[in-house]
Amino acid sequence: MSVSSSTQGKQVKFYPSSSASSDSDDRSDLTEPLYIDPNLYVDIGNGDYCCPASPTTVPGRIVSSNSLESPARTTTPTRPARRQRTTSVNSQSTTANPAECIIRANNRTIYTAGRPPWYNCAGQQVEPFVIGVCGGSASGKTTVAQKIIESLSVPWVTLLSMDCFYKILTEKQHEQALLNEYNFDHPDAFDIDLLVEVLTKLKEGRMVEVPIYNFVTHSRESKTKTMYGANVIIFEGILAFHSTEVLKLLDMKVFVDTDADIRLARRLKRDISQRGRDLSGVLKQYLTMVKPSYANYIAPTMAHADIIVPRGGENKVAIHLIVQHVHTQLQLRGFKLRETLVNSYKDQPMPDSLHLLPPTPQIKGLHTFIRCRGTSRDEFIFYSKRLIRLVIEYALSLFPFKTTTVETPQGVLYEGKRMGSRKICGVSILRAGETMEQAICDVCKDIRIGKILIQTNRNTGEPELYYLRLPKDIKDYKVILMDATVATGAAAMMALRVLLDHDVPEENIILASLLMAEIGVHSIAYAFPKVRIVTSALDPEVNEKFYVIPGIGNFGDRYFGTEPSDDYL
Ligand SMILES: Nc1ncnc2c1ncn2[C@@H]1O[C@H](COP(=O)(O)OP(=O)(O)O)[C@@H](O)[C@H]1O
Ligand SMILES: Nc1ccn([C@@H]2O[C@H](COP(=O)(O)O)[C@@H](O)[C@H]2O)c(=O)n1
Repeated sequence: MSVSSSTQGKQVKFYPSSSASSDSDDRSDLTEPLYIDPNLYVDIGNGDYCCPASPTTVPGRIVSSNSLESPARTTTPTRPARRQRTTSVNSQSTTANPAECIIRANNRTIYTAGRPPWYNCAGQQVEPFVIGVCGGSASGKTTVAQKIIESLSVPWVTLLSMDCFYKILTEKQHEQALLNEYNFDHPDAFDIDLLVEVLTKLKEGRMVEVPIYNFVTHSRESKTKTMYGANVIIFEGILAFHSTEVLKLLDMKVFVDTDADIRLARRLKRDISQRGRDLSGVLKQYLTMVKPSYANYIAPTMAHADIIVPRGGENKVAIHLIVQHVHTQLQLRGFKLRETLVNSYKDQPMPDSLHLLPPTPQIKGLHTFIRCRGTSRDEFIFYSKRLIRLVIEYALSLFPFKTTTVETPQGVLYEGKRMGSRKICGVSILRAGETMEQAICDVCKDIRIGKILIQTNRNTGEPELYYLRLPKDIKDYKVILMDATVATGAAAMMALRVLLDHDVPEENIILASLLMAEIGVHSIAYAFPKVRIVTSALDPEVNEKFYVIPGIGNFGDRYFGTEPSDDYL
C-alpha cells in the first residue's frame, strides 16, 4: 500500500507543526489557511462523528458560510453558520469515507474533524507514539495498521508506508524492473536516509513532504504528499525493522506473520489487479527475489518485535492488545488535556503575568449589564463593546512605548510617548474572539488581523484546531490574542501553541479576554509564563461543562443571537 490514508498529490511547502493543512491564496502576505470545515460533519451511523485517519492535504478552496474567508479589518456581528449534523452526503460526486473521515467533493477535500492538542499541560510538544509494523509482502501490514487506526479512536493518526521510500531507478534498473528482474525486496532498494529524516520530523510534530510511489511505473510521482505529526504514527513496510536508525524511532514493534502461501496468493491477486503485473511476472519476481529476501532480511527481524500478529488483520485479540497499550501510552504522555487542566493549580496565588483591569465602578457596571441574564441582545452587544474597548486599550498599554517630543500648535514642545512598534497583530480565537476585532481595529491603525478557529470535540472534550489564518511574518509582530472568555484555558493554550509554532516570541504575546476563570489563568501562566494575560474580571470556578461560574453564559450565542449549543466554546 502507498502513503497515508488521505488525499494524494498536493504540494505544500513546509510550515510549522500546527499549520495542519493548507490551501493556496491570492494574498501572499498571509499564511496559507488550514481548512477543516466545521460545518461539515459526517454521521457515521452510530451518532458519533468520525475523525480523520490522517491529517493531510486540502487541495481545494473551501468557502464556509461563516466569516472565515479572510482576515478583515472590520467585523460586524453576523450570525455564523451553525455546524450541520448531516446524516448523508447527497451529491453524487461526493463520497464520505468513514474510515478516513474525509469528504471528497469534486476536486476538493474536506476534513470532518480538527486537530487535537499536540502538546501537554505545560504547553510542551508531546512526542507521538510510533508503531512500526513489519512483515512479508501482502502479509496484511496495511490491513493491520488500518484496523489499529479504526480501533484506536484517536483522532490524529498518520500512516506512513515504507513503499514511499523506494529509490529512484536508473534507466538500466528500470528496464530490469519491467522484466521483473530488479530486486525491490533488498534493503538497498530503499532510501533509508530520507526515511529516517521524514520519520524524525514527523516525530517532532513537523510537517513533511513524502514521495508518492507508483508500483505500475516503478517510479515516484512528480507530486508529493504532505503529512503531519500526529498523536500516533504508524509506519509499515517489509523492511521496517531492518535499519537500526529506524528501529530507534519506533516505540512499539509489531510483526505480521502470515503463511507464505497465503502471502503469495494475495500478492498474485493484488499485483495483477492493482499493480499492472501478469501471472508469470509475479511468480518470477516472487521466486527469484521476494521469497529469498523474506528469508534473508525480513524473517530475521521478527526478533525485534514486541508483538507478533499471526494471520494479520483478522487477529482481533492481537489488535485489541496493541490498541490497549497505545491508549495507556497516550494517557501517560498527557494528551488528556482539558480534564487535567481543570483539576490543577487549585488555591495557588495568581501569577505575575496576569494584568487585571482595576475593578472600578465603571468596569463593575459594565459587567453587571453583560452578566445579567435578562439583558437584551442589543444592550449585551453595546456594553460588551464598551468593555472590550477598555480591555484592548489596557492590553495595548502593556507594549513598550518610547518617549517622543512634538510641537503643539502653540509652538511649545510636548514630551509624549509613542508605541515602540508599529507591527501589531490581533489574532482572534473564533468565534467569540472575533467580537473583539473591531475594537482593536478602531484603536490601532494599520493593524493586521489573524484568525484561529478552535472547537471542542464532543467525544473527547478536547479542543481541536480547525482553521488558521495568520500574517506570514507574524513572528515579527507583537500579538494580541483575543478571546471573549477563557474557562479552562485549553483553547487559549492551543492558540498560543500555534503562535509559538509560528515563531512568535512568547514575550511578544498578550492574551486579552473579557472574563477568565482562575483555573484558565493558572494553566496558561504555567505553560507560557512570558505571555501577558489581560482581563477585566476573574471568576473563581469552572463547572463540569467547563463553563465559567458565575460567568456571562455563552458569550458567542448572546452576542451573535444564536441558539445555545454545546458545539462552541
Ligand atoms: N485477512 C485477510 N483476508 C483476505 N485478504 C486480505 C486479508 N488481509 C489483507 N488482505 C488482502 O491482501 C492484500 C495485501 O494486504 P495488505 O494489508 O495491503 O498487505 P501488506 O501491506 O502487508 O502488503 C490486499 O489486497 C488485502 O486486501
Ligand atoms: N516497483 C515495485 C516496488 C515494490 N514492489 C514489491 O512490493 C512489495 C512491498 O509492498 P507491500 O505492499 O507488499 O509491502 C515488495 O515485496 C516488492 O517486491 C514491486 O513489485 N514493484
